[in-house]
Amino acid sequence: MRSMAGLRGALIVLEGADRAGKSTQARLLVDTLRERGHRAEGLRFPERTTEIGKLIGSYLEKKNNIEDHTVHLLFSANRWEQVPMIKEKLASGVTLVVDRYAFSGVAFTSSKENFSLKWCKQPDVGLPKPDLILFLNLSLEAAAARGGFGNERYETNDFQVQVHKRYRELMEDKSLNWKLVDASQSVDDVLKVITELSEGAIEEAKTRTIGKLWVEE
Ligand SMILES: Nc1ncnc2c1ncn2[C@@H]1O[C@H](COP(=O)(O)OP(=O)(O)OP(=O)(O)O)[C@@H](O)[C@H]1O
Ligand SMILES: Cc1cn([C@H]2C[C@H](O)[C@@H](COP(=O)(O)O)O2)c(=O)[nH]c1=O
Repeated sequence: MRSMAGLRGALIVLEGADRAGKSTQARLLVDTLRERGHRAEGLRFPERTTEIGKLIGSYLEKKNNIEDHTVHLLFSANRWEQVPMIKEKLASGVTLVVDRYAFSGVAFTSSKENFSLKWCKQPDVGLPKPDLILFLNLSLEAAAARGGFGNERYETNDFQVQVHKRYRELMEDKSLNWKLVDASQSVDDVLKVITELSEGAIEEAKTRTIGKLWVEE
């Protein structure tokens, strides 16, 4: 996809286990990039306001139960429904900072029994490929010290241990631009690191077309 002005924005994703600081950093990164003159906007998944997103929201709040394969496909559909908007924004030169993406989908579902990484990736194959994936790395102990888990589904120690392992496997994919960030630093120090990495990705994105996730180029 070529941008209308010839210069597209970058797709920057924040990933990591619960309490790693993704939402805090996503918000601050958008503000900082704007202060530095970039056009930047935030986005988060699940996007709980759409019809599909409302179903997912109730599921996470344990107000309904949805069969495991089905909910995995709903999380993916919740991303696909935003793809026209994502492509439009990137093409018009806006950088998108995304709080969770397909990697959360795969890491969380494949932490359930009898779900392979391969099966979990399939519904998201072909999504816009991120220019940069910032993995906020924090131990479970440090995450617990930030207030512990809430009451949503998946917020248990054993499940999060499994999620960490799955992320590690996903990060072995060298066709993606993963950057491991030490999330145990202060909010300001993490922000400094990710701002620098993001500005690099924004520069590189200007000269490249957007790729397709998990599709060989
Ligand atoms: N670098 C940091 N040092 C200390 N506390 C932090 C840091 N970053 C975020 N926090 C605090 O940790 C808590 C979780 O932060 P945040 O909601 O940004 O994480 P998250 O990764 O989006 O979490 P979740 O995935 O569970 O929604 C908040 O109380 C936040 O203020
Ligand atoms: C995108 C996505 C998310 N999840 C899980 C991960 C978290 O437990 C929740 C979202 O919580 P947040 O506080 O709103 O970040 O949903 C998932 O299982 N599959 C996905 O695709």
